[in-house]
Order: sequence, then structure tokens, then C-alpha cells
Amino acid sequence: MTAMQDAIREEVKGVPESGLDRPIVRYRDIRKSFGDFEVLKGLDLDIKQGEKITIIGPSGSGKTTIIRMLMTLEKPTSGTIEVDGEPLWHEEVKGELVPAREKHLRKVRGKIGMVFQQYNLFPHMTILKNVTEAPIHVLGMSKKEAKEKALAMLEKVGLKDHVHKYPIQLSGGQQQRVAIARALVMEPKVMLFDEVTSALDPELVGEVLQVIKDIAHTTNMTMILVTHEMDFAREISDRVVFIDKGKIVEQGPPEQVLEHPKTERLQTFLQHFRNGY
Ligand SMILES: Nc1ncnc2c1ncn2[C@@H]1O[C@H](COP(=O)(O)OP(=O)(O)OP(=O)(O)O)[C@@H](O)[C@H]1O
Repeated sequence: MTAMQDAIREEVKGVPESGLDRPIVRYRDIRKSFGDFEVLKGLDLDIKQGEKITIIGPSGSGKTTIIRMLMTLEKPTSGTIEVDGEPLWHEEVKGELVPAREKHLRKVRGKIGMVFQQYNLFPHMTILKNVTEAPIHVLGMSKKEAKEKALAMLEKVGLKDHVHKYPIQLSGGQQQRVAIARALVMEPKVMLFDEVTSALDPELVGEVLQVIKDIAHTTNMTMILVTHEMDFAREISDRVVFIDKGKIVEQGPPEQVLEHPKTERLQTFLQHFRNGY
């Protein structure tokens, strides 16, 4: 085994292998640069099974990058990310940790569901087909089972009367709820919501937030959110994490972080927000 493999093993395996306390997501000393610009400067973040966390911070502070790395849409420059005890970018082959192959990445990625700002539904497919596509083609689920699950999910997000329509016939809020159903039907262990209401007209924001609140309050799903909706963050989060200049500056329960910020940086950020950030 090489020294590098030893180092990786030390880093990703030096955590409890089992037990309720094991984080479902673990970022360790993550650095991420785009060219010369270092966006993240050593991020450590553990997220527990079932925990709902909201990441807040100024524009460009790296919130989306944190989420995209978990979806393997971006690779950290250095550091490790672990999902459900498995390293994201490495896999164990014959007792040795080696760079992950696509199959391993797919497996780990399958534990994560994501809803983006842009819902990107397939325009030529009905709502039902939009939701059944991935379970059938990615999970290999039977058409019957996928349909049953999709219908149940679409009912959960309040769209059971729209399943045979096409995306263009739905409002933006309804389309975003389809995108949520489409992610949930894959039964991810962790759901990521990245500014999912930013592209919506103000009157449509509430219905989408309500659906997310329902999921947060009725399931034990781990949820990581990036949002500018502070009241929503306060209502659903177990923990709010404030990042600025590439590092976590403050974190804790929403009432502590949002009502009693300790650092000047967070106080200033929240002040800007109240003044219409
Ligand atoms: N693929 C990329 N190539 C180059 N630079 C990038 C890339 N992705 C992000 N960046 C830069 O990294 C920084 C952090 O971006 P990121 O989108 O993570 O911030 P954010 O906190 O989510 O911002 P916002 O609140 O404005 O969405 C920004 O300066 C952005 O321009």
C-alpha cells in the first residue's frame, strides 16, 4: 500500500463504522478552488441521519459548491467527503482505497437526491412519466411499481390531479413540486435543496416551501438546504450553518444563529438581509 493510500485510509476510515451517531454525510478538510480562486478553505461538516440543516452565507461564499460536491458534480481540490460511511471519491478494492470508478460513484450518488433552482422537467413527457423515468431506467424498477410509487409521491406534493398533463400546462410552483416528487421517488437517504424557490414568482414560493416543510416534519430524511428564506430556515432547520470567505463562521440551532449572532460577520450579513438583500 502506498503512503498516499495510507493517508486516505487514515482520513476516511478513522471514523466509527457503525452506530446511530455516525454522520450520514461527513466533509473533512475540504478545499475547493476554481482556477486561482479558493472558494472553500478547509470545510469540516458532519451531518447526522435525519438532521435538517440550512446553509446560509453571502453570494459567492460557496454554498452551492458544497451541495454540488455531494452530488459529485464538482470534485474537491483536496479533503474527503463520506456518505453513509463510504468515501465519495475513493473505493475499497481488495482492502485498498483507490480512486473511485464510475460504478462506485453511481452507487454513492444514488443515496442523494437533489432539487435545483431550475426544475428542468422533460417537456415532451407527462408529469407521471417525468417521475417514473429514473426509477425504471436507473433503479430497474418494474413499470407497475414505478407508477404506484410516482402516483403516491405526486399525491404527497399535491399534484394527483395533474399527472397526465405536460410541464408547460403547470405553474412554476407546480413544476418545482414535480421535481421534488421526482427526487423523492428514488428514495434517497439525503435530499439537497439548492435555492429551489429563487426562480419562482413570489406568489408561488409558499406552496413549494409548504411541501418541503411537510417532508421535513413527516419524514426522517436527512435534508441539506440552501435558501434565502430565513423564516422557512428557522421553521424547519435543526441547525443553521453560516459560511463566509470559505469557512464555517457560526453554526447552531436556528434561534441561536439567526436571533443571537455572535460574530460581526453574521450580524452584518443578517442586517443586509433584513434591509432587502
Ligand atoms: N464551475 C465554476 N467555475 C468557476 N468558478 C465557479 C464555478 N462554480 C462556482 N464558481 C465560483 O465559486 C464561487 C462560489 O460559488 P457558489 O455558487 O458555490 O456560491 P454561492 O454561495 O452558492 O452563491 P449564491 O448565493 O450567489 O448562489 C463564486 O465566486 C463562483 O463564481
